[in-house]
Amino acid sequence: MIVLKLGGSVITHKDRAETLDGESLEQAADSIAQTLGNEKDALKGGLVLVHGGGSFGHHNASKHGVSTTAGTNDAGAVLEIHGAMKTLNQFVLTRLLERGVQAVPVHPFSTACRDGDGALELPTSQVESMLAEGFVPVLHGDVIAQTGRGATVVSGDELVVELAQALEADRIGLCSTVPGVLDEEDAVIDRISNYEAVESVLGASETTDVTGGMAGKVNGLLELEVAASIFGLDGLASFLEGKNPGTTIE
Ligand SMILES: Nc1ncnc2c1ncn2[C@@H]1O[C@H](COP(=O)(O)OP(=O)(O)OP(=O)(O)O)[C@@H](O)[C@H]1O
Ligand SMILES: C=C(C)CCOP(=O)(O)O
Repeated sequence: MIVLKLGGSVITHKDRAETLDGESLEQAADSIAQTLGNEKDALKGGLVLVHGGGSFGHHNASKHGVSTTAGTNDAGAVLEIHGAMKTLNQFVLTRLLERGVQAVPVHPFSTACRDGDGALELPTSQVESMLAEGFVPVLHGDVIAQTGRGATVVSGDELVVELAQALEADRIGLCSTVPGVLDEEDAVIDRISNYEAVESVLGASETTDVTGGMAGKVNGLLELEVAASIFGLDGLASFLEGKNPGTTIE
């Protein structure tokens, strides 16, 4: 079973509020549909998709001062952020369904929450049932209720880690706008096994980001027992075929 994230920097123009990158989303949907069609073994046990917020989630969250740690008790703000994420999610679902992928939505706002310490609680039994019925669940970064803070942002990266652990994923991939984690010379780092070794090269995202960017990604993936790959859109087909493009976090 594969957990795959389509980064918001891939499927949106992250520097332009609520602007879809339709061409990149179509390329990603093509790669997913072709793999599901041709190499069912590669996806034995199913595929769970997560997408990021890009310029839909991050711009709206930033506008309301909401992040993974800063919350809001304003339902209007929650609805704007969650609504933008549902809009982006519908674009993703539509592109997949057009290609025969049995994609269905799972909105974290209605299923997940954080406790008073910020720990994520994400039920996965509904995702398991969807997989068993042949669906492709599509989750996404969102806002979720947090004890004592109203609602805070949950990153798609956090969802990937939680899903991979709960569902015992065989493979984990994060498709981003970069070909992998880059070193000082902008060369792709082949493998990362500890955070300190690369901390100095992990910068912020180039555009509005409220969830930690590449540093947060690498930090979260290092918690996993199964290796994860970070790669660019051109590496997506290769990853789905079973290869390890980009950077391996292990
Ligand atoms: N060492 C690094 N290697 C590669 N990218 C880096 C590095 N340091 C910082 N970055 C930035 O991280 C960005 C990718 O992280 P980001 O969280 O924006 O991706 P994403 O997951 O696609 O987006 P979203 O969070 O919207 O889903 C790159 O666009 C780059 O600007
Ligand atoms: C900003 C929001 C609402 C989603 C963040 O998810 P991410 O882009 O995967 O970090």
